[in-house]
Amino acid sequence: MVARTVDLRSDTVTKPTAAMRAAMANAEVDDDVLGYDPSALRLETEMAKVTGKEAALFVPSGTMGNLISVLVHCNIRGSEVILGNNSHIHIYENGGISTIGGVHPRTVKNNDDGTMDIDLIEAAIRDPRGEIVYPTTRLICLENTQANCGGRCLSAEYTDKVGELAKKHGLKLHIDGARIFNASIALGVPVHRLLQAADSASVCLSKGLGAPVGSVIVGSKSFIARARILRKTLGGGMRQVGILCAAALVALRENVPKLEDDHKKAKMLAEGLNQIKGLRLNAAAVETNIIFFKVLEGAKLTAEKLCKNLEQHGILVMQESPTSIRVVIHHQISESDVQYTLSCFKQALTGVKEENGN
Ligand SMILES: Cc1ncc(COP(=O)(O)O)c(C=O)c1O
Ligand SMILES: C[C@@H](O)[C@H](N)C(=O)O
Repeated sequence: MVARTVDLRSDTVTKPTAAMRAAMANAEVDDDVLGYDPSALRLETEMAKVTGKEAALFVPSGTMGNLISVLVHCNIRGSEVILGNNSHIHIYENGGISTIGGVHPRTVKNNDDGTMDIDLIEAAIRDPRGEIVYPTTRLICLENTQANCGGRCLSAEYTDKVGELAKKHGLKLHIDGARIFNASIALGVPVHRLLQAADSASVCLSKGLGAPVGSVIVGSKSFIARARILRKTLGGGMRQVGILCAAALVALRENVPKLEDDHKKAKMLAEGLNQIKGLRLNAAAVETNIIFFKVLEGAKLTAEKLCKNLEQHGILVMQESPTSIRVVIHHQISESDVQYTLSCFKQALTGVKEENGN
């Protein structure tokens, strides 16, 4: 039995706070499928306001939020969506847009900073004159922050340029904004400005915001009306969902201000890891709460053995490849946890036990 656990697997691992549990216990609820749950309506109104969109819809997960959004925009089978080769929709959502929606993915390489080159996006747009052989491009998807590139932030200016390109070609723009609040805090730019060019966005409540469950999709009233129907089709219509929305309202109020500290702790951890022989990372590229690093050949332990060693000391991380590991900071990780984590890494890789690794 380990004396202490520091869970760095993801920002999806947070437990509801006492305030969230109290809000859940006292939530005003009604039937949300019938459109009457007051807590869901309150959350959706708040999220529409924060994101600068006409309407919002609570959904059970970010994966369902992205799936519904893509399928509303690409409501004709054989549509094509342009998205990053390292995007969550493309890698971690079971190919749902294809298997369920009949939508064809056309990937463009994600750069290290999370962007896709605008000229490569434009080159990926199908020429309508080739319709006898080509799928029809209907949507471009961005991800902000871009998780698999290390939680990198997309600027409003870049997003605007992609939005202009979409409009030029009669396409829609969806933003997977699972961590859009992290981008907003890191850039010092309001969420609504980062989403201004988007026709829709999916915003996770259950990541850095620390709510136990759920996401919200935002867009025009007509988009959300169609999304609501598709949510029901997919089995995502829930009844007294206000119990979950009440926790999310607490998360919005209490945890957005904590994101800046998450980023500072991530930077602190990254700079500490960068000093440890056998590890390599670009600490300067750590903009938010996600850190990827390499375990170098010749290190005392392989990535797999390092993860196992850390787990024996209560440090939980995510092995991303045979030679790389990801750690994610969230509001339930303290500075003391960061120092303890660094001491465990040092001991595992150098044999030196740090005294201050309390
Ligand atoms: C960038 C991104 N988008 C979407 C999702 C999907 O969210 P969920 O796990 O709630 O389905 C995740 C991870 O959870 C994510 O990291
Ligand atoms: C792995 C992925 O699905 C999840 N969104 C995470 O970042 O932990």
